[in-house]
Amino acid sequence: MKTLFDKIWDAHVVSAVKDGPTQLYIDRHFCHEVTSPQAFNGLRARGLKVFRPEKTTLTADHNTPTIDQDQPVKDPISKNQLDTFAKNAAEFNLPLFFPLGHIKNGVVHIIGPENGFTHPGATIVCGDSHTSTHGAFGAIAFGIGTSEVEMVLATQCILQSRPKTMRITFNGKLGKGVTAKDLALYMISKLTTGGATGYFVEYAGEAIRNLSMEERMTVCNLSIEMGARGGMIAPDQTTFDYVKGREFAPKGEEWEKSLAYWKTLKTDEGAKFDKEITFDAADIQPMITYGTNPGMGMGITESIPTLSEVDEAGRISFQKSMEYMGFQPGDKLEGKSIDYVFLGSCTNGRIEDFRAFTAYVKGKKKADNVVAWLVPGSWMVEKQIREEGLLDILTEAGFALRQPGCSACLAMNDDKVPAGKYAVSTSNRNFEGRQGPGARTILAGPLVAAAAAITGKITDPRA
Ligand SMILES: CC(C)[C@H](C(=O)O)[C@@H](O)C(=O)O
Ligand code: SF4
Repeated sequence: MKTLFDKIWDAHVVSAVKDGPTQLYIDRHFCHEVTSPQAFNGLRARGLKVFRPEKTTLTADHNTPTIDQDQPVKDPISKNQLDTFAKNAAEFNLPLFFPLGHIKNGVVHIIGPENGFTHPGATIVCGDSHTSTHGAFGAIAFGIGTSEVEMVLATQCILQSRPKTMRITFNGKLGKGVTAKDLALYMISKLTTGGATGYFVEYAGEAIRNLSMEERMTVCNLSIEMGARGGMIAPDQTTFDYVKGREFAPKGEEWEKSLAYWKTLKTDEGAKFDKEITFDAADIQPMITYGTNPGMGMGITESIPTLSEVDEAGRISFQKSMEYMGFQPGDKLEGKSIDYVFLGSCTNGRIEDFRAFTAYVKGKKKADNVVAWLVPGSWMVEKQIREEGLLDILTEAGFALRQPGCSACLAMNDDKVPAGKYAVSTSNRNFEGRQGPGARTILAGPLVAAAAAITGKITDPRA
């Protein structure tokens, strides 16, 4: 009896040392401009080639501007980063390179699945913590460091020690107006940011099975924010329907063979996990964060904990985060004015997020006091937004669309929230300074973001 994780892991072991790390074969390697330069330098220094060039997909996303992408990049650091990336892709003959402006360009964890690079049963790595996103397809997907990027480029393998396994089951159904992001923020608020450290998580249960692929990606994306090595969901018809026909998905006979194998990828009845946790989906309401880590979340109608409700050991950092956010313990945040709204990132920058946001703002008007950055996760998402007529509805409601990239998720470009300003953000991290020095981030799902953009305040989208 094996778990889903065990089945995929065991199928990729090249060699194993007793009590040591395992040499694991990697099916797909994703690469972006921030964590790859030193890896390529390492290869150059040792005179090594890339072992399997067609197994690495490269896209520029972190340092990219979200306006005027057809113009030369103005910021010299970003320009250097992007030029180096292009030089490396050319020098090492990497055919799957999607630079700025390319139709396949976008945030790495968005372009992978939408182009069919991400498959069930695969091992997937990238020098990026949110690689966990790809686990939504029933893959073992995790972030790696730059020296490991070099290892994968040179050998298509990686040395890894086997993580412990955890299953998190969500019974029942999500309420109306409650999104996958709310489910994930709820889970992290219960488990805390360290609650899954050392584990690889499988998500299960009725509420998970009912999620679309985009929603499953949102949940797996956030696994890392509770410390997990990765998160995964067993593939099913929803998964197969999503993958089928995508450009880099298996085709013809290869598809039939893959499908037959993918259908075996589920945890066997009675297989043991190192830890099991169960939640009831009906307990979840739209979520917001109030502090400076993703675990500091609460239902939108709830109040920030009072000092006495916080563990003594955590009080100093709790107070520090209250000062940074400009909140008081015990505050209710519903109705509080905000300044910025960011819809985007590898957490919520997919087409369904834009559909949800647009459906909410349709026929309404953006609040005058809000600056709204709507940043599609990729050019394919951007194209779809236009084709489906969403852009017309957004424009009518007073919104504009920017060009794809990580953008204000980590503000490595010009999309920085000014110090002291409040941003309701669909991204994944609310750390101090994450969206710009002094910026105050309130994490939420696309519906809460839409409601805030319309009222200029923290607003329950169900109201
Ligand atoms: C730049 C990169 C290393 C980083 C990560 O690994 O997560 C970034 O994507 C982030 O979200 O903070
Ligand atoms: S969108 Fe944000 S979380 Fe995702 S890869 Fe880019 S910076 Fe990291």
